[in-house]
Amino acid sequence: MLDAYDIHHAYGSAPVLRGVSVQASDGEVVGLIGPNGSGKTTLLRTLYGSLTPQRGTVTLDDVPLARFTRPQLARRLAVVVQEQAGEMPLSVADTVLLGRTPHLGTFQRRTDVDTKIAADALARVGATHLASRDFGGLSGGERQRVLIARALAQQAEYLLMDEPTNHLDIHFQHEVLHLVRELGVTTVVVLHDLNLAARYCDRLVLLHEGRAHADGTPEDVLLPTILEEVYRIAIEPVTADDGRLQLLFRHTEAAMPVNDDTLGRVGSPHSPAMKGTS
Ligand SMILES: Nc1ncnc2c1ncn2[C@@H]1O[C@H](COP(=O)(O)OP(=O)(O)OP(=O)(O)O)[C@@H](O)[C@H]1O
Repeated sequence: MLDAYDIHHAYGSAPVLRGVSVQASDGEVVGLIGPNGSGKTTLLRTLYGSLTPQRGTVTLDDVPLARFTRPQLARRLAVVVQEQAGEMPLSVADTVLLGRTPHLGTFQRRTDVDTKIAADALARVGATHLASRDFGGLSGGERQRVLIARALAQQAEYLLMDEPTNHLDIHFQHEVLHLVRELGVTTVVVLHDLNLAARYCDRLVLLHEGRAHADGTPEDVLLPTILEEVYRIAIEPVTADDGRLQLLFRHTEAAMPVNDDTLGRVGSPHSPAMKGTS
C-alpha cells in the first residue's frame, strides 16, 4: 500500500497542500483530479519521493519513503511524468531499455531477457514501429507512449502517472488507461478528463483549495453538487449505453465565471450545448 498522510506543502509562503491524505491499496487505480493549480502534481511528487513534504508522511508498505535508496525505490515504483519528455539523444528502443536499469547490478549488463521485456513493453503501447527512431524526434503523443513503455519495462509494483493521456489521441487515451487497468498494478494517476477518470479509476481523490475535497468511488465523487462548486461549470451525469457514468458539461458564463485555464481542461467553453469529453 502507498500511503500519504496529512501532507502539507507550500512554495514560499503559498500553501498548496494543507493536510491531504491519500492511500492506494494493492491493485487499486486511484485518480487524482482537481482544477489547475490544485496541487495534483505536487502531491504526486511527494508520493514518488521527488519532493519531501514540509509536514506529513509517505510510506510504501509501511516503510517511510526516506528509508529507500534511489535504486530500491526505482525497483518498486515506476513514474511517468511530464518533465521526462525532454530531448534524449537515444533511440526509442534504448529509451525503453532504461526502464531495466534499476534491475541491473552495478557492473551487470543487460541481457536478452531485458531486451525482450523492453520490446514487449513497446508493443503494448503500439509503438514497435518507432523502435529505431530517435526519441527526440518523436511527436508529443509518440513520446508519451514510449515513456509509458519505459515505465512498463520497469515492472514495478507501483505506477505513478502525471497526466499520461496528455498529447494522446482519443484512441490511445483509452488504450493506455485500459492497459493500466489490465496491469493490475497499484496506480496513482493524475487526470484532467473526468470521463476517463470515471471509466478507469477505482477511486478518485478530488483536490481543491489544498485539501482532499472528496475521496471515494467515481459515483461518489463525480456528483454535480461536488463538481460544480469546484470546477464552476454546469455538470450533468448521464448513463452511457454501456451503463457507465458519463458527464456532460455546459459552460454558463454569467452564472459560473471561470478562468481560461480551467476552461480548456474541463470541457468546451464556447459551446452552448452539453458536451461529453470522451
Ligand atoms: N516549483 C514551484 N515553485 C513555486 N510554485 C510552484 C511550484 N510548483 C508548483 N507551484 C505552484 O503550486 C500550485 C500547485 O501546482 P501543481 O502543479 O501541484 O498543481 P496541479 O493541480 O498539478 O496543476 P495543473 O492541473 O495546472 O497541472 C500552483 O499554484 C503552482 O503555480
